[in-house]
Amino acid sequence: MSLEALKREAAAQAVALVRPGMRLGLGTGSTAKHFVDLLAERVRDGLDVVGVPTSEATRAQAERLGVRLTTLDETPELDLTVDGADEIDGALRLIKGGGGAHLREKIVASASRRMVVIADETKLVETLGRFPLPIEVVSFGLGATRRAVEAALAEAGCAGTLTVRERDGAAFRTDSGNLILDAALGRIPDPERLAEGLDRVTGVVEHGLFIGLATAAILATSQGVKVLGEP
Ligand SMILES: O=C[C@H](O)[C@H](O)[C@H](O)COP(=O)(O)O
Repeated sequence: MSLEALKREAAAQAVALVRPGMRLGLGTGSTAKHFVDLLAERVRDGLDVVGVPTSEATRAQAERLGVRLTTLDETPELDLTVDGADEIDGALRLIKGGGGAHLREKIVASASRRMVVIADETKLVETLGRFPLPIEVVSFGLGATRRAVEAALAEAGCAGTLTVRERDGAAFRTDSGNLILDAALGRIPDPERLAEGLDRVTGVVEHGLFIGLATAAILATSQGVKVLGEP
């Protein structure tokens, strides 16, 4: 099975969790895109749900496919968020933000009773950190914020380099207009400690460590679907 087929399989399993009337968080990325596609098929068949998109890309996709949307201002509590991840460990801790959407994704997941992660098997790791950790920062004071982030990394026992994310030769801007520092760390020995340290840095808007948010992960493998937690 191709990676794309595995992602679609995980998405299909998550769509089966959706019940009429649910208020959904709609994730971002190539795996979440399959979920929105498959959800839209059920909506066309008469399923009544409403969704909060976690990015402008997901908003555009959902609108195009006719999935009814709302905001967290109108609907501050959600039943279920389904989203992808860049890495998942056995304790359901995640790295997210490969597409730069982790700020809105974290807000939406935090407003949701359940967060189910969908992914292909390559995303499951023993130790988080092989995927560079995205850290969203405001552009004002970048040099000083960067130094404070470096200190937080060192305090949490992490070593590595920070790179300002670029796209098409220019600094990448998130949907909220901020920059991303990608921290190539190799391994994160204590994700909780690192998350707490980064939370304390003024200038950091949000980092891609999701801890205590995912309630389950649906991982599609070539041997079938593996579920972590309670979907
Ligand atoms: O910012 C992007 C999101 O956190 C994505 O959910 C994450 O990068 C996984 O994306 P994909 O399903 O494309 O691997």
